[in-house]
Amino acid sequence: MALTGRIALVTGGAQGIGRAISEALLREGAKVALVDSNPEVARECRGRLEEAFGVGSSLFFECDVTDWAKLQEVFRKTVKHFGHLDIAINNAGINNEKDWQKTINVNLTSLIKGTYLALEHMSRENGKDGGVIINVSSMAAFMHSPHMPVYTATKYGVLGFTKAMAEASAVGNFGVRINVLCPAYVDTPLLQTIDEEDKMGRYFKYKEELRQSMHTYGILDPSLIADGMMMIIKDGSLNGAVMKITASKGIHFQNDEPMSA
Ligand SMILES: NC(=O)C1=CN([C@@H]2O[C@H](COP(=O)(O)OP(=O)(O)OC[C@H]3O[C@@H](n4cnc5c(N)ncnc54)[C@H](O)[C@@H]3O)[C@@H](O)[C@H]2O)C=CC1
Ligand SMILES: CCCCCC(=O)/C=C/[C@H]1C=CC(=O)[C@@H]1CCCCCCC(=O)O
Repeated sequence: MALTGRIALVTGGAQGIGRAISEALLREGAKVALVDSNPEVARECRGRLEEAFGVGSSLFFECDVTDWAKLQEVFRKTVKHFGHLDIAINNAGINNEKDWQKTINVNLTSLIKGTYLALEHMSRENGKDGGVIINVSSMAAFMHSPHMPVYTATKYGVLGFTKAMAEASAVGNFGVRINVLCPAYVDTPLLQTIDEEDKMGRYFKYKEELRQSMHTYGILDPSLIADGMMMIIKDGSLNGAVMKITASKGIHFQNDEPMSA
């Protein structure tokens, strides 16, 4: 998919991985709707992006993805403003083992809603022109951590949901490629949560073990994750792909065992 004039929506787009992919998309000539719940972060990001890529290349929506009505409105306003939607990246995510139900609501429930909203505006089922969806899971879906069990559960859920939806899209001829991306540790403010007891809850006492895990496995630059996302967006053959990004192997794919008869 060439990107000039393509329209993308990125949740959690104002910081970290979401900001990295938003900038990469803008550099390639796409237009981006950034959805984020943090007004301060979004304000700083908006200033930088408009300075670099011009006013009008991006839209900013202050929206908590758990607010279903607001998220519906954001998708609707994006399509109304730009005319269509080609790319949706369900990236917003948190790590909060204390308020673990919020973690499920943000990382999994809202991602499911974001996927369905993207299909509403992209799927041939609805007379639209197709597109690509990227859902962000984690290597925690393959190498679970005893220090963040609910975060891990949400990322397992994202992996399974996305693989199933990709197959549904193929069977239903949605015309929408649906893929999942699983990074290892990435150098973003999310990693600071290991030092916050109000986020780690009962697992706060294990923060040194987590820090050791980061040292062992390495910490990736957000730009590498954006590179992986751009590969998925540009390779029209990818549907149901599970992209892993680690320090040891870089960008690579999970090779699924063939389904047993
Ligand atoms: N940083 C890491 O080591 C890894 C992160 N991931 C995943 O990548 C995704 C992005 O994470 P990072 O960029 O690292 O985090 P981050 O915390 O740096 O950025 C996340 C952005 O999402 C926004 N956000 C959070 N909750 C939101 C909500 N309810 N509604 C709207 N926006 C919301 C935040 O305001 C922030 O701008 C998450 O799904 C995370 O689980 C996956 C593997 C590793
Ligand atoms: C601290 C909160 C942010 C968590 C970000 C995240 O998704 C972390 C995932 C890690 C949790 C347990 C793990 O083991 C995950 C990292 C695994 C890295 C695996 C790298 C393997 C390799 O390099 O071959």
